Amino acid sequence: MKIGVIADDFTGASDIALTLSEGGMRVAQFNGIPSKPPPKVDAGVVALKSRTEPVQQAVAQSLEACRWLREQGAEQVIFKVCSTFDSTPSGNIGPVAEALANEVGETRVAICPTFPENGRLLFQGHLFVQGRLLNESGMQNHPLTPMTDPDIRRVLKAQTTWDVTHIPYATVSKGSEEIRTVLQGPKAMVIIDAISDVDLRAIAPALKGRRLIVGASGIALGLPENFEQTSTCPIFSGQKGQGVVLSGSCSRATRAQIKCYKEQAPSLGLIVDNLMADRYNLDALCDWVMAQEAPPLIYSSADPVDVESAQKTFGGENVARKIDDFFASLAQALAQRGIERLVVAGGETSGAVTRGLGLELLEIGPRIAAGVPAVSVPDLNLALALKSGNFGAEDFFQSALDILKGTE
Ligand SMILES: Nc1ncnc2c1ncn2[C@@H]1O[C@H](COP(=O)(O)OP(=O)(O)O)[C@@H](O)[C@H]1O
Ligand SMILES: O=C(O)[C@@H](O)C(=O)COP(=O)(O)O
Repeated sequence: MKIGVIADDFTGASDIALTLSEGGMRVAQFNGIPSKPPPKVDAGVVALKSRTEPVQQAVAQSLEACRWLREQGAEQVIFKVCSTFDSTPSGNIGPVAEALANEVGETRVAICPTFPENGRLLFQGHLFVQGRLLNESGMQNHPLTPMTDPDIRRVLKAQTTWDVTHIPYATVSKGSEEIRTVLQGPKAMVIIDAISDVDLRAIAPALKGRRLIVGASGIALGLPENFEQTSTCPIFSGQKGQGVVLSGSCSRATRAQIKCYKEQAPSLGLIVDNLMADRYNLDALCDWVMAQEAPPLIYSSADPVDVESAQKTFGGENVARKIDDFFASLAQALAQRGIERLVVAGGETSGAVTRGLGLELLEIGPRIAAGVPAVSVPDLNLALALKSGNFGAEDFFQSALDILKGTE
């Protein structure tokens, strides 16, 4: 293993796994540290659910993952964070980055939370999402990690005891050598502007030999070229059986995808009051899913006003935990009934679902949309799409279900 990635959520893990795989690396995604010896890969991505966990837990899990990846031979560690820098003022990005830097002996940590193909750009230290500042992009309403400040230098400074410095676009545009020189300074977290894939490809050679990098999947774009690669052969087996879409994401893009998919397939919107009171019967829901011809959609996704009202009534963490646990149990029950194609919208939701299914290893398949690969599970008739809330076009659910069928 050459590159070891610690991803702070599950959709983020498959996002960067796709980038590395498309860069020519053989990649495996692990849900936590696997109990069995890993396959031989160029890059291993450990998916955690550490974005929203208490800081100490996030740090401990990330360190454990880092040690395991280095034991597998990883020469470079990437801490994969969200391209919208999802975090709370107390962390977890700053504290985890510090702990990982101390672990691997890195004193100047390059940080680049961008993904230009999905419209996430960093300019003058400010994060833009699809042409809007981060705090006007919808992310200010996120149920767990509302992002209300677009200045990533300020956001990070609130989370770390280290100095935070910045490599502006004016330097990045001078190319790799200039970036490499600036990266040679004193101990600091160094936020790097990037507004296009060209910038990311210029940054990548300057990161050669660095032990720790923090970034969204864009940062991985040019990294495979810093290493010799052994294989370009993707490992994915499609499935043609019954499909279902589960969505706990309340993001703008997901809500548009739900609206679109509801016009063509059966759907069931879960009511939070009923969820909180355990009024749904899993067996009955599974019967309903398995009886549908077109893969049905089950969602808790709601708009910001309804999310706020549910959080006020039940408490934000309680409601999220209840919904995540519900999707985990539902996915488990559906897998027992033989579901073969599973599309999940939302990072936390995907984490809960893969945990519920007890999946340790995912094989990375073809791209469904920017940042979302099809994934399969060795020895199981199950193909999945784990979609970040904000990714994908309006017809994403149907495209995903089609691509999960595989090619033959
Ligand atoms: N109706 C709802 N009210 C409040 N919270 C919700 C509702 N539906 C889902 N959630 C919670 O919102 C969070 C959405 O996060 P996530 O799944 O990561 O989506 P995204 O990828 O869009 O951020 C989950 O923890 C989920 O349990
Ligand atoms: O970098 C990204 O935007 C994604 O890879 C990611 O981490 C998304 O997180 P969710 O929106 O919570 O799925």
